[in-house]
Order: sequence, then structure tokens, then C-alpha cells
Amino acid sequence: MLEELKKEIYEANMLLPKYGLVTFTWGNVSGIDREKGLFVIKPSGVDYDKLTPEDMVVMDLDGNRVEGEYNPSSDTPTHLELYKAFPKIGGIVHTHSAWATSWAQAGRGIPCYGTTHADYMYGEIPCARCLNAEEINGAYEKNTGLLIAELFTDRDYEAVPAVLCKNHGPFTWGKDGHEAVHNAVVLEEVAKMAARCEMLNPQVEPAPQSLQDKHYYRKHGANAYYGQSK
Ligand SMILES: O=C(CO)[C@@H](O)[C@@H](O)COP(=O)(O)O
Repeated sequence: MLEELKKEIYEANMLLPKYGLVTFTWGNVSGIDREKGLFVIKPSGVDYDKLTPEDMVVMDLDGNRVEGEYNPSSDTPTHLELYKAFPKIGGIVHTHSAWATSWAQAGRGIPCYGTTHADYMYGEIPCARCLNAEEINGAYEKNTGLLIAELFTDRDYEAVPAVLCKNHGPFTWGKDGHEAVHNAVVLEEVAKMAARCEMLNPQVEPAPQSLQDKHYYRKHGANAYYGQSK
């Protein structure tokens, strides 16, 4: 079942160690088949150098394992809530990449300090609050997904395909698993640059709005004249 999607999501998962976004097994990629209402995700705790396409776990949108020998990633309920909340996405990534996670642990969104950021994501990359004790002791991973979804009720999840979760780490998404990984790489680079930028100039301000708009909208939206339009 879903052999092609399993291969694609296996390959997307293998990009995480390639791009230095995971240590040990601290991360996962999933991808969804919207027509079938099923998604494929990395199994929990399986080393990347032992992972095969057959190891990918197939889940339904009620959280049932439909196929797979291993348990799905412990982050599966978060992925599931994001698929429900963001109907246009096809892939999700979670990592503990060091720079993005540092911002998350600090509880800070990443301001847009330059055109590298603005070329890919519009405005600040937000940081969701830490869950409270009741939320943590309850359906923790599901509540993480619900909290992210709530944070994006007044934000455009296509224009900002990334979030930081306080005391935890980043999630990114995209039209498929590969685009979600691409956005995770961009997020990590932007997080690194922004942290160094503040170290060099603690008084730094976000880039002028006109510059942010120029760089974002020349690649995205109806008037894009360069790169891919969403
Ligand atoms: O967030 C965490 C741990 O804090 C998890 O994403 C990480 O350990 C990966 O877990 P899985 O191996 O996908 O179950």
C-alpha cells in the first residue's frame, strides 16, 4: 500500500541527516495521500542508517496504524493535527536542529532580519507557547498540533511554513515531504543567521517592510515574476 509515497517519504527522511538537521533519531518526516486519507511517517526510534522504505508506517487520519511493523514516530499525533488544520500541505518535518531549537527553547520567534528569510517566509517565524501541565499530561503530542493550528488561525500557513514550539523545537511543512525538508533547511539557516545577527548588533531591527515585501512577493503569489508561485 502507498509504495511510492513510502519511498518518497523514506528519501525525504534520509535528507535530514544529509543536511545535518538531526542528531541520532531526533526528527521525522511524513507525507500524506489526501485522496486515500492516509499518511506515511518515519517509525519511532529507528536509526537513519538502518531505515528502509518498507519501514515507513502508514497511518489513517483517526490515528490508527494501517500498515507497518514498527510504531510510528512519537510525534505522529502532532503531524495528524497539522494535516487536519492545514488542508493544502502534503508533507511535515520535525527536527531538533540546533539553531532553530535554540530560538524555540528561548521562547522567541525569529524576526525577519534580511532577504534570505524574506525570500522564503513572510515575516516573523512564530514561537508557540509552552503547553501547560494539563496539556502536557494529557494528549501531549495532539495538543502540540492543536496549539500550532490555533497559532495559525490568524496567520497564513503557506506564507510561513514553519513554527517553533517553546521548550521543544521546530516543525515545518510544504506541498510534499521534500518541500517540507527544504523549508526545514531554510529555517535552520535563517535561525543561525538571525542569532549571529543579534550577537553582532543587539539593537538590530527587522528588515524594512518594503524590502521584506519585495523579496517575498517577487517569488510568491499572483504577481510573482521569479521562482515558483503558490
Ligand atoms: O521531540 C522528540 C523528542 O523530544 C522526538 O521528535 C524525537 O525524539 C523523535 O522521536 P521519534 O523517534 O520520531 O519517536
